[in-house]
Amino acid sequence: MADSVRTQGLFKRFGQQVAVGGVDLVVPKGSFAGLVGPNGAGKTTTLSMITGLLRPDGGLIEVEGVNVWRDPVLVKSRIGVLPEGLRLFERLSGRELLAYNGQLRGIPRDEVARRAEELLTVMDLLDSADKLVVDYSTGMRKKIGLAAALLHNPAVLFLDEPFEGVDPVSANTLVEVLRRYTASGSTVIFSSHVMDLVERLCDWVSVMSRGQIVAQGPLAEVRGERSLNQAFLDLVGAGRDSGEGEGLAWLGSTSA
Ligand SMILES: Nc1ncnc2c1ncn2[C@@H]1O[C@H](COP(=O)(O)OP(=O)(O)OP(=O)(O)O)[C@@H](O)[C@H]1O
Repeated sequence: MADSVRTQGLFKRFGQQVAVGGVDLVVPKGSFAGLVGPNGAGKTTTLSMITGLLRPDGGLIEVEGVNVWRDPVLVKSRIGVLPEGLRLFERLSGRELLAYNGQLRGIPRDEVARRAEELLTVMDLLDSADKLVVDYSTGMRKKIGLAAALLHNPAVLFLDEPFEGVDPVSANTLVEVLRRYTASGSTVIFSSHVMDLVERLCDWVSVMSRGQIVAQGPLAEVRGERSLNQAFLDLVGAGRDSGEGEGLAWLGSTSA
């Protein structure tokens, strides 16, 4: 199977802090891939570099066989991104936001209107389509952000914490849309802290810790006989304070 995303020796530092220290990330085409790791592991930094938002200090990135930093415009035409801390044009309605995105992508107006209507329906946003995005709830924002990222039918979709703050019903809708999308051969890569969700959805997992990939492959291989949560703890838990050791003796005490 060809790779949809491949990085080699990807490197980024912020001052003295090495955020991504030589990452070889591989995601085969058609995967529903999860990028997991503890806070500060380097997931967002990695995704930002792969999607052309942050210039790497070193290393190679290929998306669908195209070098991201040599041909960023071509790559951006083939990818969809739902970034962390999603910033949207707040003073547009959901429908206007999709129309605007469609025009930016050079899709004919009629086609944009048709796709927007279908996406709004599937995302259960039709009733709120003419409401300003500023008045959307967190879950609605994620859904309209995902609709905007899907509008141009990208080959690869990158999602940074897509389920954070999303209620179970909306999460289910997102999952159904993403499942349909990967079933047609497109690739999804998403970062998450929710191991159950990654275990349920993903067929491929990359585990990051301290700026490195510490495990990567088909879900069944990375997990082995354990739950993904246990595998995660085994892989990244070493050397971390479990919270059961020294310190915090005062916490919960009623005597002081
Ligand atoms: N703009 C920045 N300036 C300075 N340091 C940064 C910057 N962005 C990230 N870092 C540092 O790089 C490291 C990796 O951060 P990153 O946001 O990529 O981690 P993450 O795995 O996405 O974490 P989380 O799960 O908490 O979102 C952290 O130590 C962070 O403090």
